[in-house]
Amino acid sequence: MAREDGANARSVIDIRDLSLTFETNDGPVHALSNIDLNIEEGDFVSFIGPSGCGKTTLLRVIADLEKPTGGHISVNGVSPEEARLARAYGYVFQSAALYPWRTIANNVALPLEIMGLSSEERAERVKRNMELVNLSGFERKYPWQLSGGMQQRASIARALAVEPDLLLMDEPFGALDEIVRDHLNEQLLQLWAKTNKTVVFVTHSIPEAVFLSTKIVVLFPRPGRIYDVIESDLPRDRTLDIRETPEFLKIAHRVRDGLRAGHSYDD
Ligand SMILES: Nc1ncnc2c1ncn2[C@@H]1O[C@H](COP(=O)(O)OP(=O)(O)OP(=O)(O)O)[C@@H](O)[C@H]1O
Repeated sequence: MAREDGANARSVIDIRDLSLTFETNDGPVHALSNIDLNIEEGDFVSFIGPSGCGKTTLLRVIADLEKPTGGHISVNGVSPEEARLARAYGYVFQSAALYPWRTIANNVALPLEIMGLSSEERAERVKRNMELVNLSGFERKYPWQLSGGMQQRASIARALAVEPDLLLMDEPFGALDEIVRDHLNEQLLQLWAKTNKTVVFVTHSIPEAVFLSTKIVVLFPRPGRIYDVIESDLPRDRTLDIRETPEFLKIAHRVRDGLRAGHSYDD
């Protein structure tokens, strides 16, 4: 696809007719069916949809944490397994999952130790990525000494420390209160603008999806499939005020319509 600057964006994730069926004791669960999706370099893509529509499963397929049972997927032009082995992505979970006996700096450094980087390089990357998430000065604290929002920023720094071009985030702010979430959303957008990463983000929140994304993928359950893909025409450079504009509300309305269509009130 052509970009505003005339350059051709590189496809980072290419998914065609992908399906995934879990075999369970109660019979097959069709978690994903007929998924077609292209994510380009620098995109910020959100997956939104009712519980059980396959958002997490799709993210886990991209990360090679689940294998599809049909169709095709490539990440950076190679299989998800090759991309994982090349450390192509950082993964952020809903809970910060920091080790309580390690300081924040040592939590951020953990993947770098596993990669076998020298202590100088580890220290340099920890410093740089803690700065990026505005946590400088908290290097020697332990996770329990930080607020939930700060812990989540530390887990983002840990994901960024391996220097991936792709960030996969599974409801990273879902457990936080709304004011903290708003603040982290703004910080995440600034970080995205600064680093030009490609981000794939799972959320249940319509305002969060619309505020953050260049592309919003609305999913439907049973079987999990794509109902709508919304290309956002909001400017990339946004502040929270944009949520009051008619353009924002129009996109939010379209997302809500999609969610209503896929919702079962028996759940
Ligand atoms: N390992 C598994 N074995 C069997 N079924 C699974 C497994 N993982 C997920 N599922 C099922 O696949 C479907 C999609 O699950 P998934 O967690 O991807 O949905 P989701 O949209 O992320 O839901 P939520 O918003 O509640 O996190 C659900 O029906 C779920 O029960």
